[in-house]
Amino acid sequence: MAGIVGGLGTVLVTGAGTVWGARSGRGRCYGEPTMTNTANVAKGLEGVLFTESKLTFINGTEGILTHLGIPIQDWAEHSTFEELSLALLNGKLPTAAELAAFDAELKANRAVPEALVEIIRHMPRGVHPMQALRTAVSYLGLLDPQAEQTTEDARRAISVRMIAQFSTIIAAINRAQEGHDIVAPRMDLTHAGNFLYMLTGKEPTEEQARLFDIALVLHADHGMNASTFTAIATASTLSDMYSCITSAVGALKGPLHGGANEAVMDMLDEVGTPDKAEAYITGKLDRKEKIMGVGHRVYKYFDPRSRVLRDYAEVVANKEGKSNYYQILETIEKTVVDRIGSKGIYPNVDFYSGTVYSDLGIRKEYFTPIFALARISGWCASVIEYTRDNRLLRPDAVYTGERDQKYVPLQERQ
Ligand SMILES: CC(=O)SCCNC(=O)CCNC(=O)[C@H](O)C(C)(C)COP(=O)(O)OP(=O)(O)OC[C@H]1O[C@@H](n2cnc3c(N)ncnc32)[C@H](O)[C@@H]1OP(=O)(O)O
Ligand SMILES: O=C([O-])CC(=O)C(=O)O
Repeated sequence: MAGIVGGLGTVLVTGAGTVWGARSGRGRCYGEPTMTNTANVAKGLEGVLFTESKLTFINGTEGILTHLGIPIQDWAEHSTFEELSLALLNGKLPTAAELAAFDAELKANRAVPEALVEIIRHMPRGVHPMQALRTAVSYLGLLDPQAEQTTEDARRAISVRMIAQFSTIIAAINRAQEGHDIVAPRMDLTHAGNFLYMLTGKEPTEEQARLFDIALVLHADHGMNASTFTAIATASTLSDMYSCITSAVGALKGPLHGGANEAVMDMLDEVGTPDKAEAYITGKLDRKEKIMGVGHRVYKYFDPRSRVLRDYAEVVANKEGKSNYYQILETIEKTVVDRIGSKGIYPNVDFYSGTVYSDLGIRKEYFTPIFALARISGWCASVIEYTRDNRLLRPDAVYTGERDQKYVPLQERQ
């Protein structure tokens, strides 16, 4: 594969650090200190190919996303989160028997150890659920006797448990933080339906469960996004699954990545009413401030997932009378596309997801944990795929600091 920098050996990521002995892929030599200039820096690793993957394809100019070659729209319309998760883990569409066995395996693993439930019950009130999730995943690793095993079979078994248990953990965090009893999982509901049940204590309608399932499908994987890359970077040191996923949760949490869905809702609350949306956005753009839920490193056109989510948000809005949120988003989308669409800034997946969750009665602090609930499948599948032909990830930086300095004793320093 031309252009792939295995292990990120020669990619310079930023303008600080030392470049001694540059490498050019496998089989390169070490030698004299290498002088490099900042023109070689791939800031943000934009466009850098560091591995091969058979899972997800994205064409950012045309707004195309496929998993295993199948368009995201088809996954959303015809599939389920359970099926896509298995397909990503196996790298192929499952048979009916394989899917039924996987579904049974997920259900059998829904319950989390009581020791973790106790930890969740005693977490400080008012923490962000992503902080709580990060701690819970790490703690789950302490309770898993298989945690330290890094064979492909072990990574896969742990993945199935984590895919099943993220749902229980996130719902339990919500219940505990709200001072309610924690709801045990039910085995007769789908993954999506059971999550909504554990979150609210009420069985969702079939329509609600299906809508939520579609949202999970849309978020399950997305190539080498920041959190998947983080999981892979951790895995590349041959670290364990719980460490990979704990670091991925931390990366997803930030507002430039998964945290943007909650930030969009903050923005909608700040705008207040649809008539104020255009002036609000224009003001922000004039002040060179970023608008949350728009723009993407890869998509320079509409993120196809945002189109699917917008369509569902619109169906709900038309049925129940257009919500304030939906109307504000419509105006923001139009204003952004008119003003900066020419720069390739369009709505991303985080733009409409919050309205869908909010229509399902979910609080905004849970939007990013729900992203994690879905992305756990992509993280696990990507770690397993990468570690099959592992190479330590270790990029480089152009050194822009001083050279040939003398150590000045502390007492002589000015
Ligand atoms: C699930 C996900 O992770 S999807 C992304 C979720 N994140 C967000 O929604 C946060 C808002 N968006 C952003 O901050 C960015 O678009 C990112 C971080 C997603 C991608 O950023 P990058 O690829 O690094 O683009 P970068 O920040 O360099 O921006 C390029 C140009 O577009 C502009 N731009 C990018 N995003 C936005 C935005 N959201 N609002 C306004 N302008 C923007 C920048 O100001 C810059 O303009 P300039 O060239 O005139 O200086
Ligand atoms: O791919 C990215 O950079 C971010 C994204 O949309 C995702 O992770 O779903």
